[in-house]
Amino acid sequence: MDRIRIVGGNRLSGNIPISGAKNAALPLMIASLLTRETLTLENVPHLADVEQLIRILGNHGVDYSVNGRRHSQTEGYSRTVNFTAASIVDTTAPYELVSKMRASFWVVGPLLARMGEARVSLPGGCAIGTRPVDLFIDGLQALGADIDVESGYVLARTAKGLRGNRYRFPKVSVGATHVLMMAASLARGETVLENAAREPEVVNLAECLNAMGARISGAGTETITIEGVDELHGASVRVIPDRIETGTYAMAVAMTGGDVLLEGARPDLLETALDTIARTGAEITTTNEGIRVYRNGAGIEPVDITTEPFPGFPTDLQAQFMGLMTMAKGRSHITETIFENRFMHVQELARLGAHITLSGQTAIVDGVAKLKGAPVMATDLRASVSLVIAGLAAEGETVVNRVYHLDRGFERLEEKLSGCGATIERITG
Ligand SMILES: CC(=O)N[C@H]1[C@@H](OP(=O)(O)OP(=O)(O)OC[C@H]2O[C@@H](n3ccc(=O)[nH]c3=O)[C@H](O)[C@@H]2O)O[C@H](CO)[C@@H](O)[C@@H]1O
Ligand SMILES: C=C(OP(=O)(O)O)C(=O)O
Repeated sequence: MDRIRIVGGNRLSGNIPISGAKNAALPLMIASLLTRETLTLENVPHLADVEQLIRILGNHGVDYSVNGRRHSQTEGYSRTVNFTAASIVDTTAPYELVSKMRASFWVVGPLLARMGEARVSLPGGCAIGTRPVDLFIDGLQALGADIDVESGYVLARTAKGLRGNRYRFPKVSVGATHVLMMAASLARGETVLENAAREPEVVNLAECLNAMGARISGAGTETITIEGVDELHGASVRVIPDRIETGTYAMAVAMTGGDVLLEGARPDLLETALDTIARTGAEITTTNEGIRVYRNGAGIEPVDITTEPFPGFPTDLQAQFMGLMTMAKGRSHITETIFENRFMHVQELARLGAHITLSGQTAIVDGVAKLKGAPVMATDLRASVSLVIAGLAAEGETVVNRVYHLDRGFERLEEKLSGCGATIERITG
C-alpha cells in the first residue's frame, strides 16, 4: 500500500494549478445518464473517485472517451471526457461498486427518471458519520416514485413517470439536491425544491442540466424551480475549480509560511474559508490568474470556526483548518455541525504533538510551538490531507499511511507540493 513521506519545515513558494472539483465532476458525470446524446465535460480531475464512477456508469451502459488535456500541463491533469449513454443496459448499481463511494448512489435519480426504475445499493463513502438516505427517498416519493429498501438496496420505480411537486428538504443536503434536480428535470410539470443546498457544485450541475435542455432556475439560492421537459440532449460543460483543494493548499501555506499562487482558483467559491485563513494572519489576494496566499514568519492567530452548509465554513475544510490551528498562538474552538463523526484526525494530529480535546461536537485546540514528525494514518480523505499539512510544518519525518484516501480527492498532491519546495514523496508498495 502506498505511503506519503514528508520531511517538514520548508516554506512553500511557487504555483499550484487547481484541478477541477471532484464533488462537481461526479454529479455532472452522473447527469450523462439522462440523455442518449454525448455529454462533454472539460476539466475533469484525474482521481480514483472519478475512475470508480466511470466503472459504475460503464456498468449502466455509458461509453466514455478522453480527448484532450489542459495545455501546458503534464499528462494526468484534468481532462476533457465525453460520456455517452446511448442506451441504459442495466438499472442496477451493485454493492461491489457503490459501497466504495457515496456519490455513486446518486445514479438513482437519473436512472429512475429516464428508465422508470432503479435498483441501487445503499452507499459507502468517507467514514464520517451514519450518512442516511432518507431525504433522497422522501424527495423521490414526493415526485411520485414507489420506493422500497430491501437487502441493502433501494428499489425505486415509477409506473407512470415522475410528476413535479413542491418539496421542502427538512435538512440541507447536497447529494439529495443534486438527485432531485436531475430527477425533476425529466418529470412532468413543475418542481419547487425548498431549503435546497446552495453549494457551488449544485450551481455547476444546474448549469450542466440547463445546457442539456433542462429548465432550472434559482440554483445557488435555497429555492430551486425546475420545469420538467420530455428529453435532454448532449452538451459541453466545464467543471468548476476545486474549492476544497484551493482551501487546503491555502491552509498549507498559512501553516508553513511562504508565497504561493493557486492558479485557476475562484475566490467566490470559498469566501468564508478565505476570510478565516486571512484572520489567522495569512495575506490573501486575488489576481487574474487565481488566488495568491502569502505568510511571513509571524505566528498563526487562533480563530474559532463552525462548519455550516454553503456559504458557511465547509465541513470538507474542517480537518485541514484544525491542522493549521495546532500551531496557533493560543486556543481555538472548531465545531462540526454537518457530520457527527468527523474528528478522526484528532488522535492522529496528536501523534505529531498537537494538543486537542473533544467536547461533544467541538474540538478545543491549544496551539503548540512545534510539531514533530511521526507515522500517521487517516480514515477519510480530508482527514488524510490535514495530516499532510501538519507534516509539512512538523520537524522531521512524517509518513502518512493509507494514501488511497488522498488519491480519491487530490490530483497529483505530492507533485504539486514538491513543485513549491516541499520535501514530499510517494513510497509505493
Ligand atoms: C461527493 C460529495 O459531493 N460529497 C460532499 C457532499 O456529501 P453529501 O451529499 O453526502 O452530504 P449531504 O449534504 O447530503 O449531508 C449533509 C447532512 O445531511 C445528512 N443527510 C443527508 C442525506 C440524507 O438523506 N439524510 C441525511 O440525514 C448527512 O448525514 C449529513 O449530516 O456534501 C457534504 C456536505 O457539504 C460534503 O462533506 C461531501 O464532501
Ligand atoms: C466526504 C467526501 O466525499 P464523499 O461524500 O464521497 O465521502 C469529501 O469529498 O470530503
